[in-house]
Amino acid sequence: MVADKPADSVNDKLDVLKSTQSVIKKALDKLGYPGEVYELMKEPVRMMTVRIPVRMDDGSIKIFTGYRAQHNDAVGPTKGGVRFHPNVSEKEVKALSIWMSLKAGIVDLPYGGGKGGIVCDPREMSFRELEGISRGYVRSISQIVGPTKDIPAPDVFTNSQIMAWMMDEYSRIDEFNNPGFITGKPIVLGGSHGRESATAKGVTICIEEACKKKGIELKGARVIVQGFGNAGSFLAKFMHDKGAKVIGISDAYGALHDPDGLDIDYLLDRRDSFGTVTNLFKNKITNQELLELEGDILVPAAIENQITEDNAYNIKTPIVVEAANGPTTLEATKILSDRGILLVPDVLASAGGVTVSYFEWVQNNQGYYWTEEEVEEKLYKVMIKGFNNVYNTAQTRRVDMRLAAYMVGVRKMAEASRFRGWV
Ligand SMILES: NC(=O)C1=CN([C@@H]2O[C@H](COP(=O)(O)OP(=O)(O)OC[C@H]3O[C@@H](n4cnc5c(N)ncnc54)[C@H](O)[C@@H]3O)[C@@H](O)[C@H]2O)C=CC1
Ligand SMILES: O=C(O)CCC(=O)C(=O)O
Repeated sequence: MVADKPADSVNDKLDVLKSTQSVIKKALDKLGYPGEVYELMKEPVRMMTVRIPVRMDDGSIKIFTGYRAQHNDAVGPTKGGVRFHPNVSEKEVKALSIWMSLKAGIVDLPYGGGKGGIVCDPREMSFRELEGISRGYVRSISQIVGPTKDIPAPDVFTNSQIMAWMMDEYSRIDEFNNPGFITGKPIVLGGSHGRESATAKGVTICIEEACKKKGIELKGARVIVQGFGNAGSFLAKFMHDKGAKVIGISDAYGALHDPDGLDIDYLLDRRDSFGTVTNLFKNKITNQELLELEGDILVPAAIENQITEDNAYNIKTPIVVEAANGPTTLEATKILSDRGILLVPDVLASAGGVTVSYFEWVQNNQGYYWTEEEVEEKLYKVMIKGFNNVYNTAQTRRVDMRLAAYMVGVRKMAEASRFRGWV
């Protein structure tokens, strides 16, 4: 029995749903909510598993598994991205939907959290097959989604083209042109200016604020970014344009390092639509080596469980800002906090994406569209307010930034659930 224990506890530490539940519990306890509020919030209120048949290019039919989780719809419709990735699982989608609820609470949007995913590898699928799986997913979940129920958006390995197919499929089912069904669309289909770069813009604002708190000048600071997709590549560009030195970037196949600063414009020009660029270079380091580089700001912008208790002592930057969802385990969060590293958690740092998605939905609903400057100005105000709320909560309640973010994030949803008489 004793021999089994370490293996279980290792798995538990990487179980994103379990670890999220444990922080939600702590946050609700700190805020004084009774146990039934946690019972409601520890799982999504609705979870749908679907099987999606797709005719492949070779004529065969392949069945894919997909999920849509709706965490809590007390505040308003649920909202969150759809991920296409071979490692998508029911537990991951549930955790991602909880994180969306927390983000909506932190930046005060009239939403609860939702999230979806399909177990597939879009890097190995043709354009035609991708269209088939995207449309099939929408047909399968159409009864529980919609502009006033649950509004999808892009996430890992999905993009504006996939959102366009999904919107078109929903509009056919609904017999109505319905741009507010989904966000992250191409501009010509009702997408918002600034959505594509919104996640990275929000992360940039958090980095600027974190630098002020740590007394670090962003100009000239050494920045390391893991992941070179939507979040990571725009972020590298914004950092470069602000005069920081981006000394490391990575994708799923390796990492590039140059202590004098990488040529970000060149890398952006050469990356493919899945955020892959390191395959063009011979001189590479690993993703683990990248995370342990000497620098000032580290931004994990790829996948979960990258900073764990195995490497947290080796992180050499005074600031870590999580653009990805769930990149740091709870044990690593404690190690980083104890070491005095300022960790800006995912549910705050990456909330710029859903904020501009909300702006897109508002513009679709009113049929009146804003300029990029208007979007940026509004995003800035929302992110600064969210950052200050979380930072001040961490200071006054003497808790780490992650627990503070959860405390800020759960409150509105808990209150709304109580007013509705659910708990
Ligand atoms: N796109 C968005 O608006 C938002 C994204 N996020 C989060 O940001 C993270 C990245 O998402 P996107 O940039 O949208 O995805 P993306 O699909 O555009 O890019 C993903 C990047 O991560 C890399 N990657 C994949 N597996 C990896 C691995 N095992 N090790 C290292 N790198 C790996 C890919 O090569 C690619 O460069 C995810 O955690 C996502 O949930 C959070 C908020 C909003
Ligand atoms: O834009 C959205 O609605 C959701 C973005 C998302 O999936 C995320 O923040 O993780």
